[in-house]
Amino acid sequence: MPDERAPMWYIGQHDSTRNDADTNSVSHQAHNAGYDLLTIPITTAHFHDRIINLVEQYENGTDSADRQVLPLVSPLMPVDTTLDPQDTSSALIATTASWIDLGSKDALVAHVSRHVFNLEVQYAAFCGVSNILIKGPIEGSDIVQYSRAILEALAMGAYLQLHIEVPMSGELEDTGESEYTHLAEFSTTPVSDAHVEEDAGGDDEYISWDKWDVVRTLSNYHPRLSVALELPRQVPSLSVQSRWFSEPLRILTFPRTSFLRNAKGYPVLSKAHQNLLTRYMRLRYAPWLLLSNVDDLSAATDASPSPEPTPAEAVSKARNSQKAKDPFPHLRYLRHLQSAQPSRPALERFGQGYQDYLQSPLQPLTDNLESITYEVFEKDPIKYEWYERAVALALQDLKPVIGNREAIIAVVGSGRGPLVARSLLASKQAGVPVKVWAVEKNLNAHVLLQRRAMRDNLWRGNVTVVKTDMRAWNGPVVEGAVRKVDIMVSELLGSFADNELSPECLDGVQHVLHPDHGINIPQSYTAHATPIATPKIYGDLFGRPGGLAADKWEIPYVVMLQQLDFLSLDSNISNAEVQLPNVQEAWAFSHPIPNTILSQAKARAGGSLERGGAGGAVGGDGHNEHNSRSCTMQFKCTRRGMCHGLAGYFESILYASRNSAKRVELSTNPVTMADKSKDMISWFPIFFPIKVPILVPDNADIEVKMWRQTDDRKVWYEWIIEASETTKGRKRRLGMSELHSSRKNGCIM
Ligand SMILES: C[S@@+](CC[C@H](N)C(=O)[O-])C[C@H]1O[C@@H](n2cnc3c(N)ncnc32)[C@H](O)[C@@H]1O
Repeated sequence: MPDERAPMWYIGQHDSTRNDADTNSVSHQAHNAGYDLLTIPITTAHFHDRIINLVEQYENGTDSADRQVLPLVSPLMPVDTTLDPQDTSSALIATTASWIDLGSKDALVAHVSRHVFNLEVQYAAFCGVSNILIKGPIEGSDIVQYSRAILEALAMGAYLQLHIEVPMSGELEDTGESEYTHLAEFSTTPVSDAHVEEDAGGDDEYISWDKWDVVRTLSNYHPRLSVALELPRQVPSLSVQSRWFSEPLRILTFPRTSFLRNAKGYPVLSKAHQNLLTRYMRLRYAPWLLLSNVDDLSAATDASPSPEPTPAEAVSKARNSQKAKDPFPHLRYLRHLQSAQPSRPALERFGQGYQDYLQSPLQPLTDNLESITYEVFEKDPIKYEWYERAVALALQDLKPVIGNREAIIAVVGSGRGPLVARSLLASKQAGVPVKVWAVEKNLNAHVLLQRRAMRDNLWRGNVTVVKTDMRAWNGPVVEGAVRKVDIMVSELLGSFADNELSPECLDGVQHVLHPDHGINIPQSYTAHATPIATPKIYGDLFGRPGGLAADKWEIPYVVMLQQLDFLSLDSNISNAEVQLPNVQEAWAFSHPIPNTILSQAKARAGGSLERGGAGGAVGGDGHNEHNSRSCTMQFKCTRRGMCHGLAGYFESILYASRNSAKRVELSTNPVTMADKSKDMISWFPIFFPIKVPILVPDNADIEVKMWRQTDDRKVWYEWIIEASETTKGRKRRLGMSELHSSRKNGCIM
């Protein structure tokens, strides 16, 4: 398990009155104060005044007949900007004018705003600035017009990263416009008409997200577009926090109002703010923190104090001594929180760097895994421990059945042997002697198994290594006779339970299991799914070659899901502090399977007329058709959101005792994992994407249909998602994905 490194927090300073400051000297002050980042306006107050004059003159001096010709905004002059290519560094975030309205429904305001904005973005790009902070759409603005302007700005520089500043809910606290006349004041389009549509939800906490959703969707989930989220004084509900967590957060801004005062008068954040910060700062790319309009930077100037203060200066100094001790209490407080962060959960530490990174699922049946891959599995602090417990429990249950003889255990698919070792330890724990057969088809792992059987004291004389595909194994030979296995241990599970073909492999080796009392560990496993919003992963897939026509949409990916929002929540948990998703079971497998099923499968193999000759439903002779599955799952979504696909998990009963209530289980399902196998790290979830996201409104239903298909040569999945709403008993379909299929990328049997 990698050691946890101290979290890196980049903290910046934003001052909306910093109009004409010299970039070099404020950068110096910010650095001295201990900030990592600093905002700088692209244009000056002079530029603002020039534009306002232009609009005023146009308004006053233009007849309505001449209004077809809009005023021209002339290029920037040296007095219009303090930005210089020589002063730009990666620590600078340039801010665009806060007094424009890119989505104004008034032709004049929209025209001038767009010109101002374009001049600013182009000049910043020219200077080599890479981060630009842009105020989100103001109240009453046309979001589509606004989004168009953003889309165009993204094309103005190949390295520009645009951060749209939006409130978590409600309106922005720091509009930054108090110093300036806002262009919206010149609008002749009544705001009441203009904003009916966007504000229809009243105090709906999702209105701000709705606007961002349009901006992000119209810019095609652009990788250089992200959110600068302003934290409010009152942290909104957990659902809203989760929604923003799933979006491309790059900056968190803290206006003065987001802080409280503690008993000593120092600024602090509420517990809810602190929890939110801890959660957000664990993102793979932790957002930058921007302290907005707090703590005056000028206090950081290293001006030497006058040698002998006048009496007045001395009084004033004493009064300010508290403040003088710490001119940057907000910054210090955030640094304190940084150093006091709790350590991350085991899975997060283990998966550090892999969050939301799409991987193709392993195919251990067709491919031979490398030693390093086994080594990674073997780091799991829970899985092997649980297997040992399960084997010990099964041995205890078998004691009365097998009497004094040694129990026969087969570890099928034994890899480098960790489950062999755990079976031997379980034997000691249960006080039941065992002989173990280690069956492995990977010729390279076989070398290590043999070596260990010779050298390891625990193994020597107790373990027989067999190199074969388990489906071709005749069973253990003891004193020249083939015997049946009492306990068959395997770990052939994938992120979606059966996706590494455990059912097919275990069917193929069931003939060696004792027909009366033989135990499989695991005894059963189930696949689970839930619909999710994951703009980050969707954007990643969208940006890959092939557009919407490519096979990339037809693959279930193994991924350590992090930046997601569950669209359907478990309604049984009504705790404002905890939210669990509504994860449903898709299907189940259990072992051993009834012999009648195996006999019929055997009879169908070959497809002769007398053996059921019509073949399988989707190809082949149908001998694996008993391992097909299908399901329909219903999900209630109280809060609207964009569905990008399904998150998949698994649960497994390794062993449930016949003689007691004891059972040993594994789970990656977020609802049950903490109870069943907390801190297990071997499996990341699986993600089933959909090509075109579906907007799911409030109180809508999502129906998911899934299939596990097989043509006897391979196994693949199909999935379809449909959103609907029911009013007055009538169901109305709102959107449906394509039928997605991984047939081309199926798992070879
Ligand atoms: C997920 S790994 C588990 C390895 C080991 N038991 C552990 O828990 O670390 C699955 C192992 O099963 C082996 N395997 C998969 N299908 C097999 C088959 N049909 N016959 C024999 N071995 C198989 C793979 O080569 C691989 O070593």
